Amino acid sequence: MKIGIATDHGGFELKQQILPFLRSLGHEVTDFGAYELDNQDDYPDYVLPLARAVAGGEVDRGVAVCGSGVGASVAANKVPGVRAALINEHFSAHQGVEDDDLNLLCLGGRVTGVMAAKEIVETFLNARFTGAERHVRRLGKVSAQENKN
Ligand SMILES: O=P(O)(O)OC[C@H]1O[C@@H](O)[C@H](O)[C@@H]1O
Repeated sequence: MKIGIATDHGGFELKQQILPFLRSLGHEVTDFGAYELDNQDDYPDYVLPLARAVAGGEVDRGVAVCGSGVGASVAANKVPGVRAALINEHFSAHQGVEDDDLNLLCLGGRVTGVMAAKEIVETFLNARFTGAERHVRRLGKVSAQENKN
């Protein structure tokens, strides 16, 4: 898959671990920055370009990291077509894709350890939307609101 990854300073160290891990799994990875640690940088500067790339189909899925993962998810969900969520455990990493067609995973670099983060990312990428009627119906209601905005 084509995967985009982005971080601010709060997730920088975790991104440094996750990016080569994604490549080791055979994914084509685009790095949206930050490219160096700057404790004054702002997560929207990296997460929004990633979110636009997910929405535009330039990458299949995104992984965004900030300190908590909250800021990254708040920012990413402002881009129409993005379904982002902060995930810190196994179940939601696959159920979020299977049921809710999650396309951008957010992680907290100050919350989730490297081994857990790798497991969550791999689970997220291996999961597929089921396409079940009830899930399509619910996502249609979400999209309808998005289109009104
Ligand atoms: O390092 P500071 O600026 O205190 O906090 C930055 C973090 O706070 C939240 O907005 C985000 O999680 C971001 O990574």
